[in-house]
Amino acid sequence: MVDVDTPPRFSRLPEPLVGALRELARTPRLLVALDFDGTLAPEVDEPDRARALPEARAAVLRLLGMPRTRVALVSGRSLASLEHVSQLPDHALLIGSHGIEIRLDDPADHLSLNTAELKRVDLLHEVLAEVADSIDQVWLEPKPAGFALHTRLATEHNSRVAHLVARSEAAAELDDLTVRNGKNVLEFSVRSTTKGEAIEHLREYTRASAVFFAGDDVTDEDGFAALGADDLGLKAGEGSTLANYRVKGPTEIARALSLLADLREGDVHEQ
Ligand SMILES: O=P(O)(O)OC[C@H]1O[C@H](O[C@H]2O[C@H](CO)[C@@H](O)[C@H](O)[C@H]2O)[C@H](O)[C@@H](O)[C@@H]1O
Repeated sequence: MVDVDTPPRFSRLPEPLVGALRELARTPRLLVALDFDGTLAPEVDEPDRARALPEARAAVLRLLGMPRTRVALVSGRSLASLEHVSQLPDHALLIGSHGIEIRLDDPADHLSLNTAELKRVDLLHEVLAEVADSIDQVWLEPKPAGFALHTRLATEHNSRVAHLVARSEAAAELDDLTVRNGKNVLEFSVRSTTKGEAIEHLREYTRASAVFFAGDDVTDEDGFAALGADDLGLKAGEGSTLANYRVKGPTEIARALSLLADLREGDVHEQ
């Protein structure tokens, strides 16, 4: 930890992270890519009610206003849900459904599933709805290319049963499904795109010289795996990770983003 003379935003963040943020802020073209739930927004029981912490939101808005700096949210949520909970201006880049849905600067870019995929989504719905309907406090969140089976409010036993049954029933009816474990959620998709591919796409699109990516969940590991030597990966919370730095949770992520905004502001105004 840094010493008492350090300004408040620098304190309580690990010193190596502060150094890495300082270095990153000097990069010519910065891409700030952020997971939403569990990273910008603390977890809540109703996904629709999740919101970024005020300090995180303020930092994101500052970064969005800076030259040579782009901000992207890279989420497992559907794009519509991500737009609803994040409420960011149009020049924020949004990636939904773990990389399947993309909203860049051209609003004409839309996800279109082919007929075979649409049929698979329908069949998947039949299978998973039956599981959700039969187990207390288990519910389905629809997405364009699949579903999230939520078990947050279910008992541990019911949650385990729901995951097992949903996995096996879905596999019996549909081959080549993408199934992802998340926090109190099991996600099924008819497409296999990952957050890693999304970050690669964003890196190319923004011509970023370095990327900051923060995430908290298992699916964010694909994003961390896509980072290189000049990038910075920041994991929120516990669990094994490929990220090179870790903080406790959304409060510290917000603090790191505020610091990055301060440092970047200084750098872009110096030039
Ligand atoms: O990639 P993310 O932005 O982290 O999205 C992952 C999933 O987030 C949402 O579910 C999670 O957050 C909910 C609200 O805090 C919580 O109730 C749930 O238990 C978590 O799994 C969202 O509903 C999913 O669609 C996202 O894939």
